[in-house]
Amino acid sequence: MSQISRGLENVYIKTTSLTYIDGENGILRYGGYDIDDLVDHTTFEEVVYLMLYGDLPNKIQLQRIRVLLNEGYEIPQQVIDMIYGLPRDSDAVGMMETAFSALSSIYGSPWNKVTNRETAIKVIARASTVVTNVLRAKEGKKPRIPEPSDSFARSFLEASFNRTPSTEEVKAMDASLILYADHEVPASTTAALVTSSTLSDMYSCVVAALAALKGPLHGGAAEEAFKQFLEIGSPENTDQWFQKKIVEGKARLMGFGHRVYKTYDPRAKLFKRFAKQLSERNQEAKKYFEIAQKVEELGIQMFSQKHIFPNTDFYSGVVFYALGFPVYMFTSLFALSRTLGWTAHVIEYVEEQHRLIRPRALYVGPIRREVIPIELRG
Ligand SMILES: CC(=O)SCCNC(=O)CCNC(=O)[C@H](O)C(C)(C)COP(=O)(O)OP(=O)(O)OC[C@H]1O[C@@H](n2cnc3c(N)ncnc32)[C@H](O)[C@@H]1OP(=O)(O)O
Ligand SMILES: O=C([O-])CC(=O)C(=O)O
Repeated sequence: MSQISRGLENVYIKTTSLTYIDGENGILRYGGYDIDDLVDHTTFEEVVYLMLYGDLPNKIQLQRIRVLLNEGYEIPQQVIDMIYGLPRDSDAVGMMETAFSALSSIYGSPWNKVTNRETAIKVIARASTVVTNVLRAKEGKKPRIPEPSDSFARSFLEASFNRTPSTEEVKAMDASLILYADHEVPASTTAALVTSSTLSDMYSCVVAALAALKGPLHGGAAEEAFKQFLEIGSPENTDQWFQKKIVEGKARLMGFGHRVYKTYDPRAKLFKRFAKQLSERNQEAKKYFEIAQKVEELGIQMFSQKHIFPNTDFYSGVVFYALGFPVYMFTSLFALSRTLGWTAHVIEYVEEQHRLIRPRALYVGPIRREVIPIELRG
């Protein structure tokens, strides 16, 4: 009898030099570098280089990445028109899917070892323009293309909000871009890999990944986690909410639990640090940070014996909210950063390990039946 692994748990689909996770000890490394070290001492652009070229860049290599990102922000007017042509209350990730499908029609090209990495950098730059304009379209603002600067995070914030962000805001945005950049082969990256295995183009891989990311069990959880804090409304309501909703109602605590981490997600600690810092200057964010801390405490009391702890989506929403993003944008912000991981993994797969991904399903239906003419069926 063939073995089935429900949810493909513990099935290895590829080897990787990109990301290492130790789920028992809560360790995450990109290319051997601890996530804390990268957040404290590098920028997103350096991590782009690390993931695509295998090590941190020197100054000249970093400058080249900046130039490529800065040159990549332009997207065709037809794609901008498509984003702004959708109803304003459309789902933000759905709008991204539409834009990336259009980009795949325009730019989708065959894989090529010489150009794959530069294509990935363009995909990342274009993702910034797409996400900025999804936000702006939904907010009823005019289109805007991120402007070249020495920081991808700053260009993105400036274009999104039409204002100069503070150094602290740029640092928090940059950190969140690094924290969400990759996580080995979660559902979205697996969807991208399946797509790449047919030798479909890189933009189509992003469309597949976006479709898988937006569900509430994966990238959609940051929005769902924050909606819990909104529903609680005030720190003193937390105990009652938790008792009614989670203990008695047996609802899943969103932003808790993980297929691989059986301890505290290392990214959640870092997001918590930025959430605390940013919320010190923002009363509303401070309220939600306090609520989140209380929910975390109760969640750990209730679930830690089952090895269920806060995941990366638990505090990221407080950071995004404090930066000024509406809740409906949280998954798109995750997607912006994860475009790096998706493209890096599909390149690794297509260049080094390519084979069509085609699993089997074990048939358990009736063995063989004769077709009865319709007039004789009961
Ligand atoms: C960026 C990311 O994608 S991180 C994940 C974001 N998702 C969320 O935060 C949504 C909430 N979390 C979850 O639903 C889960 O923890 C998942 C889907 C992320 C991973 O879970 P899986 O490995 O598939 O575990 P599974 O869903 O089989 O649950 C195992 C047990 O833990 C329980 N459990 C898992 N997560 C939670 C949770 N957040 N709240 C309450 N119970 C939970 C399940 O009810 C189940 O209990 P049982 O054995 O008594 O039936
Ligand atoms: O690894 C996973 O299954 C989900 C996750 O944390 C991520 O994609 O960042």
